[in-house]
Amino acid sequence: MSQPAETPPAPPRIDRTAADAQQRAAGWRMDRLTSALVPTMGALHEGHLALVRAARERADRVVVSIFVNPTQFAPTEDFASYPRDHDTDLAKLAALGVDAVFMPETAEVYPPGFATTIAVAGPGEGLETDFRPTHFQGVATVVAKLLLATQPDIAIFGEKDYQQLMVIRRMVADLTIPVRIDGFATVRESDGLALSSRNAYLTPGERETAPVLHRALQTAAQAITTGGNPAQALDAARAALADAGFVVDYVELRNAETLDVVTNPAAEPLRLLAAARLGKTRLIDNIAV
Ligand SMILES: Nc1ncnc2c1ncn2[C@@H]1O[C@H](COP(=O)(O)OP(=O)(O)OP(=O)(O)O)[C@@H](O)[C@H]1O
Ligand SMILES: CC(C)(CO)[C@@H](O)C(=O)[O-]
Ligand code: BAL
Repeated sequence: MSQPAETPPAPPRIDRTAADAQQRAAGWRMDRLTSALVPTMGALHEGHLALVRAARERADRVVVSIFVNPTQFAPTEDFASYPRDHDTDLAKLAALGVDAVFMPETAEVYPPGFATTIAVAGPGEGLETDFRPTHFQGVATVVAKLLLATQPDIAIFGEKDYQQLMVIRRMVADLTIPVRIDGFATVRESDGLALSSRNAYLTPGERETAPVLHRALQTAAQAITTGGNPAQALDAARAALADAGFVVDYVELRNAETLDVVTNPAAEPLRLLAAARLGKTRLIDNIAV
């Protein structure tokens, strides 16, 4: 006998204004339902979908935000060409049973006269900031706005953007925003390349080279954990990347919790972080040591 067809999940509710998202959040609160937010810039891939599945397990309701945030891009960066495919994104989210999507226009997030910026020092200094000086100000400001609009109990961020995760944790603690921030392990291709919307920019030849970034970090981590000199391990990773054709922005060893420069590698939690460019594509990656 044939099984009755499963009813597909209802399409998510779409909110385009903060007021609508806040009204939806108030309804869930009245019904004593917890919610988890997954903030994204769209062009959704399996990394994002893993975050959404984790959100599903951790709360009664799941909300995803899709907003390509202009203030985190420098004028020379790829804001205009950043991949956008809302129909495909919404179909993927509907298939996962996402309850609500917050998809504001730029003018809703940044109305005329907008004049507030959140700047996070500490983990927001150095590494990415040396190459994208205003990036985390844009990220922190928009994430604060996304949290205020969607009002989740939990927000989930990928460890692929490790410094971003630390910046958000710091901001939420400092501003006493009532939300739990969860990190989620980096989802990788079978050859180790971290999934990223920007991987779509890689030419076939660059795509073959790209996993060298993760391999260089693994080799350096292995050298450090087996008692090798950290400075030499970092130099070797930089050289391996340059040999493969990358232009290296940084390969650094940092305290995994504060992102401070490491003073006592034997006694601190360690994280290796790197950013490097292949042609016009800038890749970032990081691993625990
Ligand atoms: N491979 C991945 N594994 C785990 N989380 C990820 C991965 N890629 C992205 N994320 C997370 O998804 C969220 C949204 O990221 P975003 O929309 O910027 O995607 P992205 O692929 O990182 O894009 P970009 O190419 O701009 O870095 C962030 O919390 C990010 O860390
Ligand atoms: C957190 C975020 C959605 C803020 O625009 C973005 O930086 C991202 O996608 O990682
Ligand atoms: N995933 C971080 C978004 C950015 O690079 O702007």
